[in-house]
Amino acid sequence: MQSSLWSQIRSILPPRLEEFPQELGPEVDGAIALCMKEAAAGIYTPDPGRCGQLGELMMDYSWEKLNGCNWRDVSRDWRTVYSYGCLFKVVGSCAGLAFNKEEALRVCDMSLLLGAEIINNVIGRIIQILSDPLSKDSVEPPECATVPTHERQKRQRDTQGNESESEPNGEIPEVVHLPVSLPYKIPRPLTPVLHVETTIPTVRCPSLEHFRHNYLIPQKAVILEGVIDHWPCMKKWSVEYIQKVAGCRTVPVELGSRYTDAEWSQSLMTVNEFINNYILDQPARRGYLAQHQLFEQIRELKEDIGIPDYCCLGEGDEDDITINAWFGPAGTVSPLHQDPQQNFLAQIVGRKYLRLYSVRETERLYPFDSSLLHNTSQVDIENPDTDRFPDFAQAVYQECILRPGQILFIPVKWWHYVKALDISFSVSFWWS
Ligand SMILES: O=C(O)CCC(=O)C(=O)O
Ligand SMILES: [Fe+2]
Repeated sequence: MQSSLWSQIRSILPPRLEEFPQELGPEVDGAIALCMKEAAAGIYTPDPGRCGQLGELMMDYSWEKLNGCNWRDVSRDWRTVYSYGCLFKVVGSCAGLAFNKEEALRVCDMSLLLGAEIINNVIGRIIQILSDPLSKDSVEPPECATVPTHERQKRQRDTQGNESESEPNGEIPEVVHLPVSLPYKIPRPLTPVLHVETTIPTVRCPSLEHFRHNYLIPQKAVILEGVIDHWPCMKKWSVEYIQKVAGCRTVPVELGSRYTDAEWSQSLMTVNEFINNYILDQPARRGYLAQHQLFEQIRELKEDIGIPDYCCLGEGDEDDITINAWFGPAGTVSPLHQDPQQNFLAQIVGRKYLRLYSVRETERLYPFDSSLLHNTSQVDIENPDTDRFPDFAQAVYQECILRPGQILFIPVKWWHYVKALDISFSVSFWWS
């Protein structure tokens, strides 16, 4: 038995069986509810090993429910079962001789990605224990906690477009600020040439009032400079650093050139697998750790970023801001789409090309009809089909190459197309 680890985990569980939650919700079958009761009781016996088998059974059974329908229709009750299954599996494994900390972390991440919160974020707290470098049983080098996937991922689980996959434009022999000391193997997209008339303006450290008056109220796009230079990520983040801090954590990765492609899919893998197979290696399919609330999952990374002061101009609380990570190789593409909140897209590593269309141009951008993709344009802006989308050429746009240290303000519902020109890490802040 991993006694020190077990005693730490035991200390964050309810102290007595009577205090352990017993209800799983009305949708859950009686047999699974019994399983839950038996597993919970096991925790309070001298040998909690049996919890592991029961937990695995609960995970397997609820897995079918989680994957049997559209994600948005999955019941919270079954997500709760899945999380209890994960909890029992981890608890049981702590009692076993063949305890594997990476596997326990993987199970915890699965709970955070697919399950529901249970017992006051007990899974997040177990991750902290497992990740504590001072913990006697800890492995090198992992870290800590998560939250569910977002709309882009959920909507894509059930929707596939029908365009074929297209590769980026080619290579340019240009020196870039690479965050890794490895030969650059991934084909680089061409750096677009921007026109003065369409280039998004840049302002340096505007006052809150200046930003509010000139950009927020009139809803105008702008690049802000000098406002995130002091964030630790600006100096610290590199591929090696992300590997060190987050390597063994499980994350969702989008596979395929763009989410409107037929071949597009998603996969869960560790950050190490993602980096080795999709960033450092040259894969047949592009991988993108996109729109993931990584900072809810990995506390150490959250300490490296801040929240742009200008978010206080919104009506919501700081807790209402959705912070997403976007980490991938050169050439990742987010097709032209709009989001329902204001956005500060902060560029930390590498460069990105962005094309923006105001919400007034919506009719010329031909959004998909389906409710799942209504916020996505049917037009491939790098290769527009002028027969199908004749008015697209008249749509007025602005564009920029966003560089490390810059933040782009994308007004609510403004259409944006994003292509990474280098290995890139961006952080978006959706706020209202
Ligand atoms: O960086 C990207 O690929 C897309 C970012 C985006 O769409 C957003 O922040 O809303
Ligand atoms: Fe977006």
